[in-house]
Amino acid sequence: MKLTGVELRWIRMPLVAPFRTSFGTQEAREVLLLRAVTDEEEGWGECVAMSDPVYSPEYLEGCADVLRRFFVPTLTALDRLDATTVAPALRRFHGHPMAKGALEMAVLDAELRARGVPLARELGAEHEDVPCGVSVGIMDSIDALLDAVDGYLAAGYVRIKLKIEPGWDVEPVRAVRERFGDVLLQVDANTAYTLGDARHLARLDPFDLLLIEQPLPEDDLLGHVELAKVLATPVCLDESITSARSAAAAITLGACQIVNIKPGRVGGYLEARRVHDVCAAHGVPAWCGGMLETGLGRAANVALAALPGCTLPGDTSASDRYYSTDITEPFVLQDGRLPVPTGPGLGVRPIHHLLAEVTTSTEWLS
Ligand SMILES: CSCC[C@@H](NC(=O)CCC(=O)O)C(=O)O
Ligand SMILES: [Mg+2]
Repeated sequence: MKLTGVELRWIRMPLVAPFRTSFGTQEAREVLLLRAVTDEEEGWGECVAMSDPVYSPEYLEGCADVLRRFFVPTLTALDRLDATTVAPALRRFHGHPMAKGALEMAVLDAELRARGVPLARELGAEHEDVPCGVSVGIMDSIDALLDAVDGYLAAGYVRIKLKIEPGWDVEPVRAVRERFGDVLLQVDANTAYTLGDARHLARLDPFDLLLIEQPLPEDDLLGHVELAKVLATPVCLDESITSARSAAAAITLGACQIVNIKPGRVGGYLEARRVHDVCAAHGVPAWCGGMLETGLGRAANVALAALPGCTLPGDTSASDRYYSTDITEPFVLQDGRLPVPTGPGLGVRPIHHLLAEVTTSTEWLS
């Protein structure tokens, strides 16, 4: 294929309810979408960077800038490309995995549409639907938390993930355990603790959690190694895992026993597949994480979650977990599961008038 150019499209999606984590509260999701135009097909990519660099160093306008000045011109200068040539072509540029991943995703969608191949098949998915977990934010009260969890369980979610931070950890977990019994339950700290909190975090051990996600800063691998020695609860890494190589290092060091795979964080779906393969080779359970994606990224994440090594329910929630109206056909939970898209490429496309309603600006890059 020949890449003619890329349309950047900024959209703003109001959340159905504020989503609070240890690094802040979101009321709406600003999203940067990419539409890759090639001589054969068009493809869509979703950049999962947040508006501010509070989850990882990337942020929306930084992604737009690096795409505008470096990444898109590098690819449009190529006579031919396909998805597997994107990462090598951009390798001389350090970092920016979310911007790179969004561009690769758009090229991959165009390529697979031209070939008539679903993303799930390209990645090696083995399931036609996937069990879905849900991420539950930090709430103003235990009662509010229990109401939220009750609603998600009633909706069919098979696993509950609670966001935690110092001052909101043991008590919410205890309350959910006491109210809802042996529901599959895990927590996510988004780097909010230090190794000095080890004894406090060990107070979560009696609650039989599936995992504790990213308790320490993303660059503190050795801290996670020491923490994993004193916790009974398995340690799962998210922000620390930036590539297949970093997954291999974290696993080999003993910094994690489970891996949250997020395609945007590792530079795209092809690298996410390699992270999956590293985990499978080490016998380490993996699951697909989420970044509040629209139906475009959600479609791709559900395909990833259908890989054989994704043995734990992912943060692949229904569209209405975050949005009253998605920009694609909504993903609707069926008995706690989502169907893997079967159409070519992502298998979904934005619905024009819905996309127009949330679009705040567009820019053509070539
Ligand atoms: C704004 S929070 C985004 C990162 C967070 N993601 C989730 O909690 C799941 C979000 C989702 O359901 O898409 C994580 O650290 O795992
Ligand atoms: Mg996380």
